[in-house]
Amino acid sequence: MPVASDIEEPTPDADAAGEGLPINEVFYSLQGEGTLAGVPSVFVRTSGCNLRCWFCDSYHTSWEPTGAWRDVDSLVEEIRSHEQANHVVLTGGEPMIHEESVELLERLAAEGYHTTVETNGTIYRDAPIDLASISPKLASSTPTPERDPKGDGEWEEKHEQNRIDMDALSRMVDEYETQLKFVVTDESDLPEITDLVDRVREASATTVADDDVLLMPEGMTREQLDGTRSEVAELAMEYGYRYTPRLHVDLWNDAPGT
Ligand SMILES: C[S@@+](CC[C@H](N)C(=O)[O-])C[C@H]1O[C@@H](n2cnc3c(N)ncnc32)[C@H](O)[C@@H]1O
Ligand SMILES: Nc1nc2[nH]cc(C(=O)O)c2c(=O)[nH]1
Ligand code: SF4
Ligand SMILES: [Mg+2]
Repeated sequence: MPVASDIEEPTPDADAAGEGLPINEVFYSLQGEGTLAGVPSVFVRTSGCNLRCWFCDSYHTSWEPTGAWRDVDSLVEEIRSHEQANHVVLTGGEPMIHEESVELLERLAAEGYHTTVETNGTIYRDAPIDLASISPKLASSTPTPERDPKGDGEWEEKHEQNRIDMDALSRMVDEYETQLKFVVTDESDLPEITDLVDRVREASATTVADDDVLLMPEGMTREQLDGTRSEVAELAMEYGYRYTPRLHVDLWNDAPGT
């Protein structure tokens, strides 16, 4: 499984890498996805990713990583300023490419916060995580030349090679309370999902219940979700998996900081 030394991903201003974490945004919202949908939460979005999904709704953390280096103290202080929140969601980009994510999670655990980490499941780190919200990436996420939002498919091979790491994925499932949250583009994704869930079950010592498997419609705007959510809801019923809305998109569309 990848370890920190294998990770040579660009972060914003990689040459000027500073102390702490490259942060794209910090905001207070309702958790929009998964089993905790609706829970008031502070979101900390790191910049930089080891994958490049063509549909990434956080373009400025993956395809064009931007942000500012922030030390953990200042992040904790800003999180505390949202006095109503007991939940913190660490997301990205891919938060697990950054070693300092562990320190942030340790500080938050010490202060009694519930922490969710939104991750693509390719990098395991030992950290106090209350919910590992893993979104393994399917073949339909690969940035082929026709779907590449930026170039001409330069990331296709690397994305395809790195999108599943069964050791990292099964270790995460064994060590943390997890949900497996798949972005579904259409019904052709389902055979790959059932196969992947079977492989995770074989590789891990933990029971993965069908309702820990979540189908989430692809779409970063309400209009795009209008084209996917009904079909994905029907697929969840057909396969016995859980459906998750994208509540934040339903409520606020693609407004920044939501
Ligand atoms: C931007 S990612 C950051 C965390 C991590 N890199 C990951 O992919 O899980 C946050 C969540 O948004 C999902 N996501 C990204 N773009 C999406 C889209 N166009 N439609 C639906 N979900 C999307 C990801 O699968 C993930 O569950
Ligand atoms: N409200 C809201 N809920 C979310 N859950 C996961 C998100 C993410 O981008 O990781 C997200 C997000 O961007 N906004
Ligand atoms: S893994 Fe997550 S952050 Fe990275 S490109 Fe895919 S959706 Fe975006
Ligand atoms: Mg999001």
